[in-house]
Amino acid sequence: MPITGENLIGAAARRGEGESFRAVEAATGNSLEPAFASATAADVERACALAAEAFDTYRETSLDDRARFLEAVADAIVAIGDELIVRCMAESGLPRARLEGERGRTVGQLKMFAGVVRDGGFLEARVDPAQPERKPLPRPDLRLRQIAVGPVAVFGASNFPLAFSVAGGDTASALAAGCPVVAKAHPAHPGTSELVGRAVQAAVKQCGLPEGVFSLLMDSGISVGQALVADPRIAAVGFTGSRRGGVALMQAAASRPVPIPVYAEMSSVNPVVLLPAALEARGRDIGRAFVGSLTLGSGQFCTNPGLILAVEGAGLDGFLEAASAALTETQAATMLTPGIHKAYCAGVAALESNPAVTTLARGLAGGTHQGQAALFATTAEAFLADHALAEEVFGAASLVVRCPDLATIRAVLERLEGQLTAALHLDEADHDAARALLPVLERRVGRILVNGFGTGVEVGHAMVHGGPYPATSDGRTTSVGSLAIHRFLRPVSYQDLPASLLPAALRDDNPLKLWRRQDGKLAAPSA
Ligand SMILES: NC(=O)C1=CN([C@@H]2O[C@H](COP(=O)(O)OP(=O)(O)OC[C@H]3O[C@@H](n4cnc5c(N)ncnc54)[C@H](OP(=O)(O)O)[C@@H]3O)[C@@H](O)[C@H]2O)C=CC1
Ligand SMILES: O=C(O)CCC(=O)C(=O)O
Repeated sequence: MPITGENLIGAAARRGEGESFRAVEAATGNSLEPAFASATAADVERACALAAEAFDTYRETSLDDRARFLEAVADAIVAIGDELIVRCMAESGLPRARLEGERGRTVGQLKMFAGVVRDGGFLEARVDPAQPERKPLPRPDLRLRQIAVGPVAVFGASNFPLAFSVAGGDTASALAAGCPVVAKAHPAHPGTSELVGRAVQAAVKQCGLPEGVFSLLMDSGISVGQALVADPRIAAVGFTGSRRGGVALMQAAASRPVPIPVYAEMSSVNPVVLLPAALEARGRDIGRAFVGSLTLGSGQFCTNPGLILAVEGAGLDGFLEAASAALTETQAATMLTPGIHKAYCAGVAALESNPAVTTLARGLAGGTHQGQAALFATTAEAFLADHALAEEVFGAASLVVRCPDLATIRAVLERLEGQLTAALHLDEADHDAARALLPVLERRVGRILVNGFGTGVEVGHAMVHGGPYPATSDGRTTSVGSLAIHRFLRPVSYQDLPASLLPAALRDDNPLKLWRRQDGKLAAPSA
């Protein structure tokens, strides 16, 4: 499939008339063919108009048709073949095995949402039948279902060019909910974005859906994204990226005449707590495993373990020795963009020059665009006194905070901002200490895990990839897993509607065979 550099607006492919830009080969910094042209205000207008036009038809597609569409998107992505992987490797600098795995995750995610749609449980159908004889007042007939919120703007993330990008989790969950999507390609991987966008476009056509169900807009700057969020037809936003970008979009969305929700997944340092018995028993093993997680994907995961908390002692010394030894042998790895590499180097330099911070180890030095891993240590006292030490350094850098006792670990956790994940390393003898920390962790994070690290998010029904601000803009949701669909739904009640006007999900004969809450009790569909 040739990459043309065009915007995909409904069924059309149109060359933008905005600023021209090229993808950059991550490993070399060289420009790649072809030239892309940024979308104009008229392109944004057209994509949003088509999305609004498609909305009422698309949101009422049968559950089976919508599920088949999601499966068709998945199949079309697979059908691109190796060209997708090769282009994505060049643009992102990520290795083949990682991207093949990520493609599998993207396709699996679309298929999971197809299953969620077929199941129909997300409609949360409720029926409170009328009670005309009720005293002192009769009860009306009340029925409730969830409907799609409207067209959704999706911002592809730089660090997961497939699973969190054009047809990633935000797009899959929005389409599953019944929302058309207008995606803004990340300029770090425009070619990958176009290939995936064309696959989605082809699936829309193959399934006979209105063309406005999906559009993809290119831009090397922020004007297209700003215009999208401001467009009155856009009803919600999905974003993964920097805190600065996410907060800017939250502000843009809040200052509209009609404000809309922004579901932004932003920064997180993902504290890892090493409890004493576990450290003593296997501190060295944990140290080696930690370096594996820290340096995965050159550390460019929002779930990267950026902060280690432990009580000082022989166990922590063993952990640090093993971690430092492993880190020293770690190859530098290409980072996603020159900008991300520069930000990483600046973050590492700030830690190196902080008098309260010790550099424990550096990985092997690499080329111009490669990130060199780094491990630092500080004291709890210094950490608590300097807010900057709690900030994310995006890349393979982590800070160990030496604590005098468990109470100090708890105090440090209390001071942290909202996080995506927290990990506890524990043995049986640590259970009381862990129990004491759980209430703090529940308040601070979206996912608590034991004897592991947060990198590698499972796409499932019980996953929360979210957390209190600033990990995300709205800690009540998740951007991974089937619960993500709820970001793009809202409840509607139908009071005393004649049977012939009721949506199928709420009719007495329950033609969709849904589990429904009937007068407050969950009821199975009759056979
Ligand atoms: N926590 C996480 O998961 C991640 C964090 N990051 C952090 O983000 C930094 C930069 O990486 P990057 O991926 O470029 O993330 P950004 O947040 O800068 O960009 C993400 C997307 O949002 C757009 N955008 C950014 N700011 C605005 C704005 N004010 N208005 C409208 N659109 C906007 C960008 O457009 P454009 O690029 O065209 O300007 C891009 O499409 C990294 O160094 C890292 O610190 C990055 C990836 C994931
Ligand atoms: O760890 C993962 O699998 C996903 C991480 C993530 O969401 C991100 O880095 O943006």
